[in-house]
Amino acid sequence: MAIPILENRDAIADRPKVLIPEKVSPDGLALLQATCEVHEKKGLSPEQLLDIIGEYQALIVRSETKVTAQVLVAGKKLKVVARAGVGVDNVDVKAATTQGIIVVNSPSGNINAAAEHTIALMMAVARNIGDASASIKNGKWERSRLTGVEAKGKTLGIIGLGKVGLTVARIANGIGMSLMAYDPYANTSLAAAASVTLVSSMADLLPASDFLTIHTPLIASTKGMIGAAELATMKPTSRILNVARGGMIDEDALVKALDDGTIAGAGIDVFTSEPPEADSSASRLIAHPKVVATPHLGASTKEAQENVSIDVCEQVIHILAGQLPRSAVNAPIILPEEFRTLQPFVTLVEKMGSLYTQHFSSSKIVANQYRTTFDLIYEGALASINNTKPLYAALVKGLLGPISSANDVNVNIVNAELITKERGILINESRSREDLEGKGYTSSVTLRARLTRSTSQARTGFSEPPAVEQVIQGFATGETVYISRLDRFTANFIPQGTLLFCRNYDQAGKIGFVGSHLGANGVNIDFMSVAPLAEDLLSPSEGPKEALMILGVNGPITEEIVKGLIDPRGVMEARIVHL
Ligand SMILES: NC(=O)C1=CN([C@@H]2O[C@H](COP(=O)(O)OP(=O)(O)OC[C@H]3O[C@@H](n4cnc5c(N)ncnc54)[C@H](O)[C@@H]3O)[C@@H](O)[C@H]2O)C=CC1
Ligand SMILES: O=C(O)C(=O)COP(=O)(O)O
Repeated sequence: MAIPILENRDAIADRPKVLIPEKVSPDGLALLQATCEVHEKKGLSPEQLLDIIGEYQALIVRSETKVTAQVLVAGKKLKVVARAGVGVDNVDVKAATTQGIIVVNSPSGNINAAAEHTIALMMAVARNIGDASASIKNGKWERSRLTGVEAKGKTLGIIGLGKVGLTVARIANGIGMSLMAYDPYANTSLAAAASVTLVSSMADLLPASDFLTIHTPLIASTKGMIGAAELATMKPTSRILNVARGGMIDEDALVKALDDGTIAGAGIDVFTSEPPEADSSASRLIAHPKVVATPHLGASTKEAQENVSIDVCEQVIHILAGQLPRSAVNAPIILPEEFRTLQPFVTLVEKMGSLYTQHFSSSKIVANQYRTTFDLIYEGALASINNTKPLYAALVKGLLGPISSANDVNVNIVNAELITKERGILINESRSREDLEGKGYTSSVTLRARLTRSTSQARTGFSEPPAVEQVIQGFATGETVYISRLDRFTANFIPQGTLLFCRNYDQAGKIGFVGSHLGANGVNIDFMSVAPLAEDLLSPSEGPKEALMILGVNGPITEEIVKGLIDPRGVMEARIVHL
């Protein structure tokens, strides 16, 4: 990436000011110093940060500085907040967007460091390195107490086969481990190339794992994903590693499992409170004799720090020169000049992507058995729009939103294609000149997912699953967007809020059963619509036909409540979707 030259290069007084309140490698800072005034001020209290942030055009942080809404509001001149690393959970990205401040990160500069640290912790736990080092320094010579186990020939279970997870897999493959992973959205070709067997549920992964390692973001679906119930399904000889984020593992449940001997050991780099508060679950875990703990060191190598420093400093220079950065967390998905024509369709396509991921990909058939190709088809007036980049980006954002942290949906017009390549998502865009006359709208969009057998399944030799095609269709009138087809059903609903989808036979009593079950559990129904089978799928045969019931609900709706709907008097399938 060429570095743009800032105007007034020699006018020292006009140089933008950059604040760096944490340890960031000098390699990037040297680039910044050519055009900016760089202030490194470590150890600022939150109050001190608030006091001085108003002077700065750019702020560069790692994981320790909490970039709150208050800081962003006080940062009157701020144009950019740069995170010299991956996770932006310490930055209030929503507030930054509201203030018009761009947030950038370095999505791959420290991946190798995090993966190597995971392997280091795995080996340290397997061979009791922490305990042995402390013991010998205390003058002891305890060879038999400190006998360990080998990694070779053991199964490494990986939750989250993204950038770090895959790098761990490749190294572990070299050590001679068997590799299994659970990640409903993994790139199946990359998994197969790394000799990883993908499984469709955590229940398949946990009992088989001798070592278990977690590499997902911390989001609603991963928070507390390993609790007492999950630990109970693992072997008593198994060992657990976490170099992703604290909060994915229930720290108290892990301490208990280690005490009871139902889990053999753990290697942990990240905690629910950092630095751990006294007498917290994090501090109890760190103190446990079967735990090897490190103070969030995953990214702390000379090389990774050079990479992330150069990466974000280059981006800061670009933004201060008025250009778009390469890894913006909140760059626009749509430019102001396109807003009027495209905005409703950007909303529609993002909702369609999110609906797809939540409605279809949680089903077992999708989880890793298939390779998915998406066709995004623009119909009617939309077919004559030349720049469909925002729609492409909106689809990627929608597909990934439900499996990324709210703060971490890094998709925008700059990086959408790169992300699809990285994730192995195939999207074909096409235009259809189909006449929409008489339909009541001028443009519509169809999302068709074609599922073919994945290579990883081909290698594991499972019987070949049939080809599947899934369809979502929608349109916009004014600012309002509608879904007009969902899979085999002709629908008509606004994709917004918490929706409950129930597949049932179109028979008397079904609606009553669903209504009274939800009512009894304190869930209010805002609206309900019944989607019949699409006309092209109706057969002349007698008997009840399938239908899809769509309910807009509010109130605390849990998986337990949803399961209660599946009943011979109720429905065959029920699923909650948040849009
Ligand atoms: N300890 C440290 O210093 C470091 C920690 N990290 C952390 O490591 C984590 C992973 O980073 P990357 O690999 O770069 O992210 P990534 O986005 O490349 O990969 C995450 C993977 O998790 C999968 N996933 C999402 N929800 C899931 C679920 N419910 N079940 C199973 N899989 C799920 C996604 O499909 C994706 O493949 C992040 O939380 C990051 O902040 C990263 C670098 C350094
Ligand atoms: O990049 C990440 O997500 C990390 O967790 C690294 O954090 P750090 O920059 O070492 O404070």
